[in-house]
Amino acid sequence: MWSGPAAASYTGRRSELKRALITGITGQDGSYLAEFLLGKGYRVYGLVRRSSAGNPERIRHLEGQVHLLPGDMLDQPSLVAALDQAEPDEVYNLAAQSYVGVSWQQPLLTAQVTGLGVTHLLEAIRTVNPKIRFYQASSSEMFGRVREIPQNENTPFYPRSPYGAAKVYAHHITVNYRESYGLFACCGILFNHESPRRGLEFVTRKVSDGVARIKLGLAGELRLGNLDSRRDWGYAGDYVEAMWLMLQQEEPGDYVIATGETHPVRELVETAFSHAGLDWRKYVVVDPALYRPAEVELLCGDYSRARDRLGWRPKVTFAELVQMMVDADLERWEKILQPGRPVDGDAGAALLPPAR
Ligand SMILES: Nc1nc2c(ncn2[C@@H]2O[C@H](COP(=O)(O)OP(=O)(O)O[C@H]3O[C@H](CO)[C@@H](O)[C@H](O)[C@@H]3O)[C@@H](O)[C@H]2O)c(=O)[nH]1
Repeated sequence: MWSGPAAASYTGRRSELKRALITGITGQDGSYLAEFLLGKGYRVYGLVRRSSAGNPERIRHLEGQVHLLPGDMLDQPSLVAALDQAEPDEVYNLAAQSYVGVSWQQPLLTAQVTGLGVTHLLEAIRTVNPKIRFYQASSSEMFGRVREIPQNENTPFYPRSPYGAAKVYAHHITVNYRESYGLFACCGILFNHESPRRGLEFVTRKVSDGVARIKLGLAGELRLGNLDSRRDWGYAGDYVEAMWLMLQQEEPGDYVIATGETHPVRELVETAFSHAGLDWRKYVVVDPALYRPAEVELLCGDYSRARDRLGWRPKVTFAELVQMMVDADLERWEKILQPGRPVDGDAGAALLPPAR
């Protein structure tokens, strides 16, 4: 196991702790990473868009511990200002339009934020302080139509969505800035990673939330798309440690972070329903409208480079992950249903057509 600095690591600054800036801090990964870095003694800054400032649920419990700065991946001056203010040693870019299904509906926004936004940030780092260590959230969606199983850092990319294409651009531009300017820039090619903090639109959380609502009599069915696609699902809490480890190495590099197991969506569904004592066949409706225009059929990651060089390995198993998510959603709905508490439905989302 790699033994990096266990607790707070000091920089050249007088009596100051290491500092990190996280973009996308209000998302699932941002919230886990912020907790992780605080635990290591970092001073943690988060870049927040005006619109997500109104959605701080995942980091509400860290209020007073993380320092939020206004900014937007599309607005380079705001990135420069955030870097000037935070003076980070490390920047973790977790900001993105991260929902694959939506990327067909908003292909240009996805390209701008998920793709070009990374160049804005790299340019800002290059001009403000090229010594900053940079982590880019690359994605297994870049592999797309895979021709090799499992996929590793040398597997060719063949993206199957506007999101995947934007991530390929972001990955290559990060590698290019490392090679052109000598930036300490790393790409973590993360396979699907989930948790009770996952957004409700992603399939794991849609399923765990659906199971909880059916179990508690709040819903009678769950509509899903393609049950045959296979994913390599890990626990987000495990994966943020790998992000940090990448930036503690002597040399920058790119790493696949995965579990090495692949499961069909159907197995996810079966596992989640049976954990709640339900037969999924009675409740799941396959809706062709939820199929994607192009699908990534199979993802399975080979994380041996991360294991050998970073000493990283996943801890939570697939079954433990699914059970953790179902239990968390059952608990959440039971709390919501307590007498006297209004049900906090998402009225805005209900007006939109179902997401695929
Ligand atoms: N979201 C969703 N997916 C469904 C549904 N029914 C079937 N699926 C299938 O479930 C699979 C997983 O979909 P998502 O959970 O939306 O995740 P993703 O497309 O694999 O993308 C996630 O993982 C990437 C890493 O590989 C991330 O980069 C990306 O941001 C996202 O987190 C896809 O094959 C999708 O077609 C449904 O109702 N909703």
